Amino acid sequence: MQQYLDLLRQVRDFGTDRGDRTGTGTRSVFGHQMRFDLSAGFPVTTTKKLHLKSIIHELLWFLAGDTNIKYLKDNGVRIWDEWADEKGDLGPVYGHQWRSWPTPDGGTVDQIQGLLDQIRNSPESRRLIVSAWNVADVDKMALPPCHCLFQFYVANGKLSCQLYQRSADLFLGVPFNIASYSLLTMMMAQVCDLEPGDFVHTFGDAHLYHNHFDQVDEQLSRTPGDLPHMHINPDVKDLFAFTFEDFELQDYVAQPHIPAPVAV
Ligand SMILES: Nc1nc(=O)c2c([nH]1)NC[C@@H]1CN(c3ccc(C(=O)N[C@@H](CCC(=O)O)C(=O)O)cc3)CN21
Ligand SMILES: O=c1ccn([C@H]2C[C@H](O)[C@@H](COP(=O)(O)O)O2)c(=O)[nH]1
Repeated sequence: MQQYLDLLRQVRDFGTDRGDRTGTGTRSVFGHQMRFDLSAGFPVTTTKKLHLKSIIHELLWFLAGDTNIKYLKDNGVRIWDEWADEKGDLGPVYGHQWRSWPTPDGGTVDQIQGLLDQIRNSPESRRLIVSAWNVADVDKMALPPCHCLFQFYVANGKLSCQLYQRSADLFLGVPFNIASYSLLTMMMAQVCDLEPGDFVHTFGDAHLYHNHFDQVDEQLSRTPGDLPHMHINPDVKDLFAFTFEDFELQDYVAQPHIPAPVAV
């Protein structure tokens, strides 16, 4: 995770201060890329304990096409609470666009099923793309997608994934995003009989909120340890059949959690 720590340091030391929608204030850079070799261990921060349970449940919730926070709440995950309406709805966010992107004729497109079919039948395709950025729906969403487009690539029996993230809360959101897309790549690889390759993380506005600076200083003062290993139940061959119990993060030795306020 040295790439991640280097990015925190770079933005802290050389970023530009800007106002932002939430009124908190940020320091940012525009445009950056990181690459994680998924065979080198599972990319989670060892300099701050991550709540992997929230990350796994959120990913399963996206894949189920769900956009109401009830499932998350039932599983003790609170990360979307601030954005939901009184019924728990978030509007047509990630799950909706991934699994049932609306078409002009009243139908829907299941982009994830389409992606699985393409990876299996046409692995050299350069069109292995999922987009959550539905221009016609953006104004109906509680929050327009931050991780808005991703593409897969198959070579030498390995599956790689690149994400374009338009807006990135480096201290709170990004460790979640790295772990989530790394896990998605591993799950996709398993059900397509491929090995996991790289997760490439490309950023637009990569920012540190001004009220996260002390936490960043604390994290950067710590020495990183070895990456843990993600064990996935090898019997699952259907992407939509994974459950929380199918994942086990082994040998995760992390320094204590560092709490930080989320900008709403
Ligand atoms: N400002 C902001 N940052 C984000 O990262 C973010 C949003 N807004 N809005 C929508 C989603 C929700 N996501 C979130 C929201 C909160 C945490 C958070 O508070 N994380 C805590 C622990 C929370 C837990 O798992 O219980 C952390 O310390 O990582 C993380 C991601 C990512 N997104
Ligand atoms: O997965 C996510 C979701 C959200 N974020 C962050 C990035 C920004 O700090 C806010 C979104 O605010 P906008 O004004 O819509 O850009 O949420 C993230 O890092 N990762």
